Amino acid sequence: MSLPLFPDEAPASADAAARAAQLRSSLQHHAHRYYVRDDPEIPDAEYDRLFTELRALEEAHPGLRTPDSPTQRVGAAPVSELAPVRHAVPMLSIYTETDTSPAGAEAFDARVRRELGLEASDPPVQYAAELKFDGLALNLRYEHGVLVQAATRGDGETGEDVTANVRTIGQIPLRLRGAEPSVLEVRGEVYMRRDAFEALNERQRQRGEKTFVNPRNTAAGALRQLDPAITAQRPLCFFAYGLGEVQGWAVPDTHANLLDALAALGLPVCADRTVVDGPEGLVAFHAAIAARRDALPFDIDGIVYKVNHRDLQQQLGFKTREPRWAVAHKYPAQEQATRLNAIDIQVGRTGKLTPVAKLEPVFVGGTTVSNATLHNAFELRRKGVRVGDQVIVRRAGDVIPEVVGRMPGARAHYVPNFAMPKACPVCGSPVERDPGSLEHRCTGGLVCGAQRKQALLHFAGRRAMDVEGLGDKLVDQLVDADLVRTLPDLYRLGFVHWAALERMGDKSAQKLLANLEASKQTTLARFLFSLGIRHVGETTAKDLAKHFGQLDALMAADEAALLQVPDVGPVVAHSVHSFFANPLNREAVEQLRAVGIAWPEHAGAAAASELPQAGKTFVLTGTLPTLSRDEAAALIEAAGGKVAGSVSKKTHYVVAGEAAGSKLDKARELGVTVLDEAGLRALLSQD
Ligand SMILES: NC(=O)c1ccc[n+]([C@@H]2O[C@H](COP(=O)([O-])OP(=O)(O)OC[C@H]3O[C@@H](n4cnc5c(N)ncnc54)[C@H](O)[C@@H]3O)[C@@H](O)[C@H]2O)c1
Ligand SMILES: [Zn+2]
Repeated sequence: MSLPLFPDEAPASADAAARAAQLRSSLQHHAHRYYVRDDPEIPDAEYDRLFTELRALEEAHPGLRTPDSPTQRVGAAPVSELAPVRHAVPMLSIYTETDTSPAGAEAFDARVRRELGLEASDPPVQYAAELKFDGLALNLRYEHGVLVQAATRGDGETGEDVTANVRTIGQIPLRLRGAEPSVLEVRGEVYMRRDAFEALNERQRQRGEKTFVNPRNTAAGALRQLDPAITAQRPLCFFAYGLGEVQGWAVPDTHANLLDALAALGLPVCADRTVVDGPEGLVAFHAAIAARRDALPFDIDGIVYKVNHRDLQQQLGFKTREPRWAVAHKYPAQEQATRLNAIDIQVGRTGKLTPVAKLEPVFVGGTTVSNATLHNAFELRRKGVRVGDQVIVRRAGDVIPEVVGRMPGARAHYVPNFAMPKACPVCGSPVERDPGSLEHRCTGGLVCGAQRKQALLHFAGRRAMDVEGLGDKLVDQLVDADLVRTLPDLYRLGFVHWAALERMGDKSAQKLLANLEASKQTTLARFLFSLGIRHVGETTAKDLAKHFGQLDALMAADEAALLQVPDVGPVVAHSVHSFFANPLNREAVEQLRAVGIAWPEHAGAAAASELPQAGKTFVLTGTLPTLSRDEAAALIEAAGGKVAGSVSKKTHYVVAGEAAGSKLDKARELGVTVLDEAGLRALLSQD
């Protein structure tokens, strides 16, 4: 242990020394994960708690302070393959005000006034306030107006050369507008907008690939790539907020004027900023931005207050790690750690099953969160999250809170991996997953309470049963009041029920009843479409109706029989089959028929499979003596056969007439039976 710096200071207890050492080593580990690997293991709020504890410990016992303490240093020395850049003017951090209440601004003002030696009677100090963007610091070096180098902050003394990557960021000018100072270093923050981040993660999710934790680390990772082509694929943005080395340029007298000047040079500067006199204005700005924080298109973690006048800034000067004239006044963190108590399944309007984390309530992003999405079973597994774990919850903007990972540390006991249920927790129908899809869904479309509103709206739609006047508002009321549980219930409601609904007069109730009555006369295709069977759109419904002709025949079909329908592939066949295999769905269909829904039925093309030439393929070539090509084709089709355009191994017969060409040669080559017109007639007259 080092000797106390101040002889009259009480020596720190062994406990305090051990704790300080522990905090230092833990903070060093996490700083490396965060600054060097862009892959933190713990939320910032957790890091800040450890940091604040160490800072307080060192303030109480200055003897515990070591030069390599994280409280004395900025960031971390880069160890990447990017070339090192020595900063002409060090890139510092900002002191974070521990008091997150509005009083934080007053504490800063009091400190500034004290350090400037101001009396209570002196006028208020002027401050510039701006957003604290949650990205990473960047130094842009312009020489004679041209961007010559871009560097990260690194440990403040030495950063990394990211010039090639920065050139791909459209917002950063390669040449300044209207000025060519010999050296102008502009400092600012590189960040990723929230919508771009969400879109990137959604793409990763669709592909079943690892998702990114937050925009800040994604931006940092993207900027520090060795291959600028990768950076170019990540939409990065930039806001300027300060200066590094300057030669040959008159630095404006206030911070606010500096920002205006940077904007005039063509650099992006955030419009949300203000200049105020005294701490009250800072408090008001902090509150006004807090109210808009969720609506901003990018993450911020607080507000930065800066003494506005440059001469006062110079008078205040710097500490080891930060200027004395600026402070960060933070907002509640957007990521927090908490315990995962259970995993529930939520069934959405479209039948999608989403695992939802039931959390020990935690204050994050400004509200108390006790539920957060885990997206899907695959993502859950990849994140390695299990019940009982300490997990990291993120809530930023209007995006629903999500679990982004688990905290480091081993589990005390074995906990099994979460498994998706086999039956829907709402209706008990089987749960399925389409091949190639990452989503589990409930197959009980018609009978699933969670999907009821969606199913009703679809059923009543213009292209389905076409029940005029049955829209969103009515469906909400019907389902919320539990008047309609299944589709047939819709036809069982009487005048009194309809007339009692909100915004329904007697007249409209009568009209709706008449519309329901009229909807009963329909076609099989419309009826099939209205059932909302997954993957059965209007066209497929028509194909199915045409092929089977009768609903009973369709309901009895197995997947092989369904595959016979033109344009029906395995996914549709499977979906139709499992829909009708569900007894609850069959029951609903029976009841719909029982309330009087009807359509004309016919024998259906499927009946053709009983015909003698079913499954046989014919190719016609040349001119037949008496039959035209169409007549011959009609005869073949009437017998259940199919006419194809070209000869292949799958062709059963080639019917050849006068002047038959290459098709006949091909038939001989493949050994396909060749018939003349007489042979065809003889074949078709058999049965
Ligand atoms: N999760 C982890 O494991 C972990 C590890 C290390 C650090 N961290 C986080 O990183 C931060 C550490 O502090 P720090 O010193 O690196 O940065 P900081 O965020 O506390 O403050 C300094 C930085 O603020 C930025 N900034 C944004 N807007 C600004 C503006 N308008 N004016 C001036 N500067 C502005 C600059 O990049 C500057 O470098 C904390 O939030 C901490 O939680 C997290
Ligand atoms: Zn269900």
